[in-house]
Amino acid sequence: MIGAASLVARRRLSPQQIGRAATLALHDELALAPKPGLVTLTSRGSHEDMDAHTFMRSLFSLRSYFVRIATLGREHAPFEALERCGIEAEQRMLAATGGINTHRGAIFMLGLLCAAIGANAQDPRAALLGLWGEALRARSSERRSTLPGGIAARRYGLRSASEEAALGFPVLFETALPALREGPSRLHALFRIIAVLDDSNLARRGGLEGLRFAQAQARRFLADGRIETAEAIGREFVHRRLSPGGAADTLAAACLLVRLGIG
Ligand SMILES: CC(C)(COP(=O)(O)OP(=O)(O)OC[C@H]1O[C@@H](n2cnc3c(N)ncnc32)[C@H](O[C@H]2O[C@H](COP(=O)(O)OP(=O)(O)OP(=O)(O)O)[C@@H](O)[C@H]2O)[C@@H]1O)[C@@H](O)C(=O)NCCC(=O)NCCS
Ligand SMILES: Nc1ncnc2[nH]cnc12
Repeated sequence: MIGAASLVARRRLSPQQIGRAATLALHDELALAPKPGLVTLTSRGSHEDMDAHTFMRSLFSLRSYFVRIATLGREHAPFEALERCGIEAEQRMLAATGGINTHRGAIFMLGLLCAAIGANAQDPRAALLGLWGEALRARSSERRSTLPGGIAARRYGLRSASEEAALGFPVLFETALPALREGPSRLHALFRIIAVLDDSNLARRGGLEGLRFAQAQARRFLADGRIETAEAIGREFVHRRLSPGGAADTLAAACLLVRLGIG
C-alpha cells in the first residue's frame, strides 16, 4: 500500500482522493470535542440554529464539490470557474441545511485548497498564489464591503477570509499545520489558531472586544493545557455567544493537508 506522502511525492493524488480527504477533514473538525463555542457531535456550542445533524447534512452535500474543484485545479481552470463551482456548492449546502450557513467559509477555504492540491500536490501554496493570487487579491478588496464578515473585518481592520486566501493562507501553513504535526492534540492546534487568527465570526458576534477576549482565552489554555480549562473557556464562549468558525475551518484545512501527507 503506497502511503499518502509517497503519493504526494509521486504527484499521484487523484481528485477523488483529494475530495474524500476534504470531506473526512470536515468530520475531523466536527467530531473534535470539547471545542469552545463550536458545534460538536454532542453540543450546539453557541448556536441555536444548528447542531451535529445540520453539519452532517452539510458535509454530505459537499462531497462531490471537493472532487469537482480538485479536478478544476488539476486543469488550471481560471478563478471564475472555481468561484462558480463554490457558489453552486454554497447553494447545495443551503438546500441541505434548510438555509443555515454551516460551511460557507469551509467551501471557500477547503475548496481553494483542493484546487491548489489538484494543481500541485507538492506545493499547493505556490499553486494557489501562482494560478489565482491576482484574482484573490482583486476580490479581497471588492468583497469586503458586501458580506457580514467582510464588513466586520473592514470595521476593525482585520484580515478577512478572502484576504487570508490572497496571502496564501498564512495562518494555515505557518500556525495550524505545524501545530497539528507537533501536537499534543487537535484541541491544542485549534487554540493555537484561535490565538492568532482574525476570525471574522468572533468579530461579527462579539466585536473587537470579543475577538481579543477569545484570543486571550486561547493563550490561557495553551499555558495550562488542562481539559477542564478548555471546558471552562467553552462555557464562557457560549455565555458570550462567541463561535470561532474561521478557526474551525482552518483546523479542518490543516487536517486535510495532514491526511494527504502534505507540508
Ligand atoms: C469569500 C467568502 C468566504 C466571503 O468573503 P469574506 O472575505 O467576507 O469572508 P469572511 O466574512 O471574513 O469569512 C467568511 C467565512 O469564512 C470563515 N472565516 C472567518 N474568518 C476567517 C479567517 N480569518 N480566515 C479563514 N476563514 C475565516 C467563517 O466561516 C465559518 O463560520 C461560518 C459559521 O459560523 P456562524 O457564526 O454560524 O456564521 P453565520 O451563520 O453567518 O452567523 P449567525 O447567523 O449564526 O450569527 C461558516 O461559514 C463557516 O464556514 C466565515 O463565516 C465566500 O463567502 C464567498 O465569497 N464565496 C463565493 C464563492 C467563491 O468565491 N469561491 C472561491 C472558490 S471556492
Ligand atoms: N463545528 C463548528 N461549529 C460552528 N461553526 C463552525 N464552522 C465550521 N465548523 C463549525
